[in-house]
Amino acid sequence: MKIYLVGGAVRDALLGLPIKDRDHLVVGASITQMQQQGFRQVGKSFPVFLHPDSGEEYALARTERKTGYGYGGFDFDAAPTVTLEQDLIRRDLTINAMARDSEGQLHDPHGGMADLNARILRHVSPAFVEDPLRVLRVARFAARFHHLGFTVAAQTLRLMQQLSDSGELAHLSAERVWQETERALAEPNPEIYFELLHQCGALAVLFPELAALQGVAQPEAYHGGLDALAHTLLALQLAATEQAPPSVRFAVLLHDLGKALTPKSEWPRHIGHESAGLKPVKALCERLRVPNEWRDLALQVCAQHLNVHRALTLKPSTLLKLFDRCDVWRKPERFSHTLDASRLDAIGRPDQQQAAYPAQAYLQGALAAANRVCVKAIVADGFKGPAIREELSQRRLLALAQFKARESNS
Ligand SMILES: Nc1ccn([C@@H]2O[C@H](COP(=O)(O)OP(=O)(O)OP(=O)(O)O)[C@@H](O)[C@H]2O)c(=O)n1
Repeated sequence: MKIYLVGGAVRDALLGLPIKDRDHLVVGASITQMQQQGFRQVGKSFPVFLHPDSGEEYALARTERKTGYGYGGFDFDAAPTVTLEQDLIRRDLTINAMARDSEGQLHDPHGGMADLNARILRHVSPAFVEDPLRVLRVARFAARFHHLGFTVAAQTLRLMQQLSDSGELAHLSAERVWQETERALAEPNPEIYFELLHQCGALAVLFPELAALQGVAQPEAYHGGLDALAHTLLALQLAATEQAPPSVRFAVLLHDLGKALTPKSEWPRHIGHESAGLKPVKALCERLRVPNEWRDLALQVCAQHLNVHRALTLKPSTLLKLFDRCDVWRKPERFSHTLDASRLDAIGRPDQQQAAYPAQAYLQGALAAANRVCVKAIVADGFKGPAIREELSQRRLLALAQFKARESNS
């Protein structure tokens, strides 16, 4: 038996990047031989083992044949006669289809090194189209490696288009789509993931709510001529540049979905798009089984981003209403994320990227003032039962009025 290091570990080492997982390929061994050597089998659909000491993954070399729809519809042959070349040719991208043997020799039958040097994401073979998940994987790798200069080969993009047109994407499970999307959101250029999905037609299939933002006009004065999709993706890019948490990036991505529902006759204005957006945000999150915490932040940003923008003009009672609706008392971190996402919306336009956003500090100050109201003091003053809550609101309101007066005088 011969063992090779394969996939991401080989690619990342060649790119000078830190290595996360080390995947190994075993050629010329049977399942029984692996078990006899103490490897523990974990793969359900094909033979993958864990090393008894290191816990690293060892997969038997295999060929694949498509037998049905989607990601799972495959037949595998993992016989000891399957060669290294046969295994590498079934892989997605040439830069992922290199192997290194135990003597340190690189095995690169598909030009992975040349593509790595030329910064090209290229499919290995026409069998690329047998796995629709690869549309998302390529877009995710493009989002990860964009800053290193990588682009997708024209022919690979055509295969991604072909897969999107074929209807195969509909067979991907929600978990798979979300898993790739969540990872893409954490990459340095998540906007590239969505741009590529849009270019190949996958956005309209998997994220129709987002694709519908394309061509939706917005007021020139606020958005510098960008349509709603371009504005959203610019704001997403800025979110990644300032290393906002992925949940904030996701909320930024969905904040304007309501704009796709404005009747064209009202363009470029989008009155009420915050409340109109709640339905598509919910639909998208439900369909992809987005974690509740992420969904709730996205809903809050969608509903409140305009209120946050105009914070300085809000009456103390409206400020209190905003805080109550956002449940800032119990969820301060979520509100702080809502402020970040709203600021990213405000600066996500060509000429505003360095602009100040006073609403954020103002709302943080207002919240700190309201938070100084102490429940213990209310109880000590003799309030009981529901009267405590009532008095709490009154005192918070007073604190906000005083805060607002101080701010207008300064
Ligand atoms: N749909 C897929 C999934 C995986 N692979 C192959 O399996 C390897 C390991 O997959 P995975 O661990 O998902 O990706 P990595 O390349 O290791 O990248 P990451 O850093 O994202 O883990 C990939 O390099 C690729 O050769 C593939 O061809 N097609």
